[in-house]
Amino acid sequence: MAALRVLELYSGIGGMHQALRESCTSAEVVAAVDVNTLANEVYKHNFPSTPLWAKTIEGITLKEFDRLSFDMILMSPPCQPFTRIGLQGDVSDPRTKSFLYILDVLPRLQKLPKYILLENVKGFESSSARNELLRTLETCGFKYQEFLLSPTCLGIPNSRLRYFLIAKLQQEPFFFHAPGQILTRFPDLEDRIQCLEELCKDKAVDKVCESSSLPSGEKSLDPNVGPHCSSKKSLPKGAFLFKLETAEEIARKHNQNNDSSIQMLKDFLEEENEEMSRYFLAPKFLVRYAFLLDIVKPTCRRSTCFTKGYGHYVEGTGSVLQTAVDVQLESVFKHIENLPEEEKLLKLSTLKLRYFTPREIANLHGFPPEFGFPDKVTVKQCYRLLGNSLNVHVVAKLISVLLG
Ligand SMILES: C[S@@+](CC[C@H](N)C(=O)[O-])C[C@H]1O[C@@H](n2cnc3c(N)ncnc32)[C@H](O)[C@@H]1O
Repeated sequence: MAALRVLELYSGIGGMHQALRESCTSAEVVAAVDVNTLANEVYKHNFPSTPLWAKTIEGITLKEFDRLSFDMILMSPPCQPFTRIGLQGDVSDPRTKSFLYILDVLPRLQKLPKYILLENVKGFESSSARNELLRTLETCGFKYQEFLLSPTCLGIPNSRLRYFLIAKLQQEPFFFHAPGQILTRFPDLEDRIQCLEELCKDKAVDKVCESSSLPSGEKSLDPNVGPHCSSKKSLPKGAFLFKLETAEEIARKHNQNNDSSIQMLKDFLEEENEEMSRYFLAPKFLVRYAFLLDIVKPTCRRSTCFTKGYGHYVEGTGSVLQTAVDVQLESVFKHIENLPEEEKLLKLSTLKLRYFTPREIANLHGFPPEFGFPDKVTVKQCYRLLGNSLNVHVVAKLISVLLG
C-alpha cells in the first residue's frame, strides 16, 4: 500500500509527527504548518526532511491545499479559546479563525482526506467550534468518534486530560462507535468481539457498541478532574490536613499513588547530577509559594499536567519533585505557618524540591530519547513548547485505532 500523505497543521514541535512515527504507519508528512519560529526550529531539528511551512494556515490557498493531495490531517488547533480557565472566546476568539478556515476549506477540496485526527483541551467538547466541526464532518460524509483521554489510561503517571476526535471517510462507522457519547478510554479487543457477537445476533446496528462508552471501574478519565476526584475510600490512617489540601485531595493522591497499574515517576527521571542544581526552587520562591505546590516523590504514580507556564507560574502548571525522599511532607508542613521566615525556609529546604527537567517532561509526554531541542533553546522555552505539545503515546494509539 502507498504511504499515506499526511498534512500536519499547527505542528508545533512535532508531537503529531512523533506519534505517527510511533504508530508504525506507512506515512509521509507532506507539509507541517506553524507560525511559531521557535517551535519550527525544534521541528526542523527533529524532522529535517519534512517540508515545513512557516506561515499561517489561513494564508494557505485552496489550490495549495489541493496540490498537497493529502490523505490524512493531524491537527492541534490553539486551545486558549476553549480552556476552562480562559475567557472561552470560542469561535469569536481571533485564534479560532484559522480553524474555521480549515472547516470552510474542507468541503471544497478536490479530494477529501480519508482520515482526520484532532486534539484539543477539555472544554472543546462544549464549544461552538466543535459543533461546527461535527456539522462539517457530517456534511462531507465522515464517520467520527470523540474521546476524552489522559496518559494515565496508558499507565503513565501524568494527568493531561485532552479532547480527541478521529474521523474517517467511510460508510461503516467505527466498531466502537457510540453515537452522541464521548469515550473515556481506548476501545479494545473486547469491544470488537462484543461488537461482532452483537452483529451476529442481528441486533440493531445503532445499538452495537453502546457498552464501549462508559466502562465500569475503568481508570480512564483523568484522576485529577471530574467524578474520579471524589474518592469514596476513607482517609489513610494518620493522614491529616496540611498544605491547604482538603481531605478529599489527600485521599485522591493517596489512591493514585497506590494504583500499581500506573508506572512510578522514577522510570521517567534523569539521574541526579550536579547540573540539576539549576532546577532547584529558589529559597524566596519556596517560602512564598510552598503551599501552592503539587509535590511528588520519585515513587509516586502521579503528576499534574505540565503547562506552558511551568517554571514560571506556580499554581496549576505542573508538579515539583521532592528529591529528599526520606523527609515526610507532613512533618515539614505541620504548623509551618506559625514559624518565622528563616525557620520556614530551613524546614522547606529539607525537601530538596526541584522542577522536572525538560527531558523528564518530554519522557512523560512520550517523546523518545533521540528527540531533542537545539542548543539555543532555553529551559523556559522548552517548558513552553512542551506544555503546548501533547502526549505522543496517546496520539499514537489513537492513530492506530483510526487506521485499524
Ligand atoms: C496547541 S499548539 C500545537 C502543538 C503541537 N501539536 C506540538 O506537538 O507541539 C498550537 C500551535 O499552533 C500554532 N498556530 C496558532 N495559530 C496558527 C495559525 N493561524 N497558523 C499556523 N499556526 C498556528 C502555534 O504556533 C502553536 O505552535
